[in-house]
Amino acid sequence: MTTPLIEARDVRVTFDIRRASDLPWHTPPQLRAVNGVSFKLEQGKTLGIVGESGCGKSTLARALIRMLPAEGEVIWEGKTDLLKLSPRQMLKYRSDIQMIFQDPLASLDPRMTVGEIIAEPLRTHRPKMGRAARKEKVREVMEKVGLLPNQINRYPHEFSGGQCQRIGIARALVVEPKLLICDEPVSALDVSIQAQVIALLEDLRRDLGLTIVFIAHDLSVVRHVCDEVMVLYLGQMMEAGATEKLFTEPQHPYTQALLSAVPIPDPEVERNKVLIALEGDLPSPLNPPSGCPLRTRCPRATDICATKPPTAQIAGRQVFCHHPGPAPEVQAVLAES
Ligand SMILES: Nc1ncnc2c1ncn2[C@@H]1O[C@H](COP(=O)(O)OP(=O)(O)OP(=O)(O)O)[C@@H](O)[C@H]1O
Repeated sequence: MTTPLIEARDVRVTFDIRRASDLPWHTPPQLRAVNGVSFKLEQGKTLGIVGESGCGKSTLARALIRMLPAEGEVIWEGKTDLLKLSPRQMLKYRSDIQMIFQDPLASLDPRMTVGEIIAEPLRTHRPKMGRAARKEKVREVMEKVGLLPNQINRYPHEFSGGQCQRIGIARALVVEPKLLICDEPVSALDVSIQAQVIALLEDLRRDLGLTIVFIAHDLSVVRHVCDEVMVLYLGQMMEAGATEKLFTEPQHPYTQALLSAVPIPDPEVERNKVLIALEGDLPSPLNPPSGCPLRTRCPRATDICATKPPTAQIAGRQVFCHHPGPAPEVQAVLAES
């Protein structure tokens, strides 16, 4: 088996929730935003991370690149645990892992020109690179992402949302990373522009052999783009596996509920589809349910779900459920879509 480019082992991120009214000696309540997530990702593959808002997708992504303190292990190229490195040692790996964000305009410094923005990572990670070489590299990467070289001296506000995301992608690619983490890269864009940016990411993956972690709300985009998918709920993994298998034969009730809510382009199929509804609201992550986090909303919950965290595995798939199994009504619809 090939060594994964990145492997997360039991990654946990906890936030102390301090209120202004708390006295200094009070222990603040803790919010477990990511609670024991593990995965392996091979070079050249794309992993999708999906789940409702607040399930910990962005926090997990930020933990992988040490933008947030985390526990557990993040093993890079089978050798180095990124979570154990000092900030100085981590600098060496920073250019290997780059990130692009949801709101392209907000993530670009409005006072800098496009050329300066894209060149900035080179100043940090390739300090010995000369001015001319830097400019050449910036032009090259602009061309790769579909920006015109004569736009190099313009400012972010002069660009559309889609073009700003291209600038963000160029800034990430200029240091030739091995892993690109895309945090909802197209959610803020118009649908027609979304397709262009997705197509660009796919071209780049193919041409540059990039490995991608792709965080998204939109399950149709994930199905289209990702080789593997991981479904999170309240900071925990519910189900993970190869995309097509997971989409057509979901085994976890939470995955089935998420997939049953995806609109289907064929109006006839959409009208007749069965929606699997989860009961009640999302519990507070400050006080998650015991045992399985889904059990308060799950149609299959039994006594064991309240006492024991599920660890079940089904051939080739991770399904964290005490009662995994197909939902024929969802599968029938997915097979038709
Ligand atoms: N800096 C922080 N301090 C305290 N709590 C935080 C912080 N950042 C995130 N959280 C909490 O951690 C949990 C996970 O948040 P996160 O942003 O990772 O979710 P998400 O799945 O990416 O959501 P979205 O899809 O809305 O971006 C949420 O309950 C959120 O309120």
